[in-house]
Amino acid sequence: MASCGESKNGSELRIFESTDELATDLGEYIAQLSENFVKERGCFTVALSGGSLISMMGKLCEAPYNKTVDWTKWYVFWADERAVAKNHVDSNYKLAKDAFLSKVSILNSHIFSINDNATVEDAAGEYEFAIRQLVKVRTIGVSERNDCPSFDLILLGMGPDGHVASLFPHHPALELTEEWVTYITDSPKPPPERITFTLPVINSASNVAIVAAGEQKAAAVNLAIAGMNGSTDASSLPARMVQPTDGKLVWFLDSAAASALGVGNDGSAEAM
Ligand SMILES: O=C1O[C@H](COP(=O)(O)O)[C@@H](O)[C@H](O)[C@H]1O
Repeated sequence: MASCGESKNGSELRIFESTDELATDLGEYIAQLSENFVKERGCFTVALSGGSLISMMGKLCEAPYNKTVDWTKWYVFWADERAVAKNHVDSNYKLAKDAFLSKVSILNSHIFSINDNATVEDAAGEYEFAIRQLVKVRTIGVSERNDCPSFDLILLGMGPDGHVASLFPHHPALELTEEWVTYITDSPKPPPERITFTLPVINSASNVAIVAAGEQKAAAVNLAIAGMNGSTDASSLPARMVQPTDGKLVWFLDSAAASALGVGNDGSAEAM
């Protein structure tokens, strides 16, 4: 790891020389959380995103994790999905299925993909209903503060505009406080129709990881971690609004994505 430390707002920063090193540490981080939660709660609830994150989870399909992780205890969800068929190249489900889920032995009945055969409004409602049933029986934990689901781990990517899941800059969906899942029909990044966790759900997770690689993410990473240059409009950068209430946030960055963060004499990022 090139450097590791803590940001001013308490999140952990892990910065790597290469995406391969990042992927190795991300695999170990996820496997460790899985082991801890399976011991503690008997299962592990994890929400995936789409995009470049999925290819960086590839180490989990290799030794030792393919054998040591208790995949039968995993329950898999999506932090966001695009409203396309499950076999469409833009589907976050397809991405995860092809690169990850088809290579490990997670039970089909534990994979909570989002209905691709309904309107986005109905699919969002159905998905939230399914999550509510699992919260009732405590397969998914619950936040003591607000009754929101508390996923063991939510894995997020971040776009160059600072969007996370399908929560885009200045979008009204960022303001929702009651809904767990919502839909949008005007995504600035295609496809326009999407289903997404809301911020209260993301911020109620026990662990959130934001994974960002590449120089095109550097400016947004810096604004999210180091500050907004005096601007108080957090909605201009949704990643900055990811602040788990009782959980832990870890940023996984390659050196290109971290390149706009100042680096101190001791090699640590100045934002830490
Ligand atoms: O559209 C989306 O983009 C983000 C970021 O993707 P990346 O390829 O730039 O890493 C992703 O996290 C989200 O799930 C997806 O729907």
